[in-house]
Amino acid sequence: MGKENVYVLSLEPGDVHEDEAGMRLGAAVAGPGVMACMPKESRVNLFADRDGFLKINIQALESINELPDVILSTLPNNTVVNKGDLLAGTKVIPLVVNEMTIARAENICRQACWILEVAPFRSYKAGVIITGNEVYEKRIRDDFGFVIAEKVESYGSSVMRVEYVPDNAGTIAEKIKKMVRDGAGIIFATGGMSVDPDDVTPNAIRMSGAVVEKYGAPALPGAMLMLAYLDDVPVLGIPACGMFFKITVVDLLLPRLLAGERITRKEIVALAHGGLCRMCPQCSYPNCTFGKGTCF
Ligand SMILES: Nc1nc2c(c(=O)[nH]1)N[C@H]1C(S)=C(S)[C@@H](COP(=O)(O)OP(=O)(O)OC[C@H]3O[C@@H](n4cnc5c(N)ncnc54)[C@H](O)[C@@H]3O)O[C@H]1N2
Ligand code: MOO
Repeated sequence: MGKENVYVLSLEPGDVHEDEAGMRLGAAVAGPGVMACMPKESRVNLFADRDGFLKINIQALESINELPDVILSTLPNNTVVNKGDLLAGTKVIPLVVNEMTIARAENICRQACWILEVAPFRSYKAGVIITGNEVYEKRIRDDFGFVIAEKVESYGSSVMRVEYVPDNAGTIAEKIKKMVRDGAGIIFATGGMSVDPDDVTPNAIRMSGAVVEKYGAPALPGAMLMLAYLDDVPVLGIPACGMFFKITVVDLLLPRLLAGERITRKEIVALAHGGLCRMCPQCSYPNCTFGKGTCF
């Protein structure tokens, strides 16, 4: 209603209608765990076909968007998603596009293997080492263990064992080694990450033989975090803020680790852009800017 004219489209050779173009783009960009819907005015939405962790090939995404007449717009890389979540939308700008443009987009996708993937979480057995004389001697109750367990379990992994250890680097190091021998796929050592003489956890992690990827993460809260690897097993030193704050750097790294990604020093450095939590009175994470600036 309100329109005065009806137009009839006649396609020239080499033209692709917007809906067909949208469908071809949707099919091309969808990787494992991603499904494309039918086009509406050329827009094809892409949804998660399983729970998991959204990976975007950002270079290929940009190459697609460099092409004339097509766009592909996504959620940020590394977003935790549930089956059925909207991940991305693609469409063409004019009513018809050149076949060559769509073929080039398809070629970019073929070379990249995929633009969007929902990586499934793996099922790890986590070892948790709660450090601190005050907890070990039961002068205060442990409030850290269940925080870690809750986060780990929310991604489908489980806590294999919780050990309470005094502030002794040698003892903590031995517990780390023993947990790896016993099959832990990821280890958390909590507390003792700061600057007091009894903050021995970073040293303990080194003493275990784990190779430190980074001590000090450019994310707040979470600056005193350490990530190390003992063989292939990630060992995280988690500062006390990991217990006091609902969301910290742990929430940025944990889903990636539990999806089986090896996180490098460079990727931790890249957390800096967007790594500042706004500390909103009502936390809306992950629907906020925390952790959204990184390009990895
Ligand atoms: N002079 C400085 N002080 C602090 C710095 C700094 O750079 N210079 N950094 C601050 C930041 S940032 C953080 S985060 C915390 C890191 O603290 P730690 O990881 O060393 O934590 P602790 O000293 O071991 O404990 C702090 C506090 O929390 C209680 N705690 C620890 N573990 C448990 C547990 N399992 N259950 C219950 N309560 C626990 C502990 O008793 C202490 O009261 O350092 C800042 N300080
Ligand atoms: O490691 Mo503290 O992280 O910045 O609150």
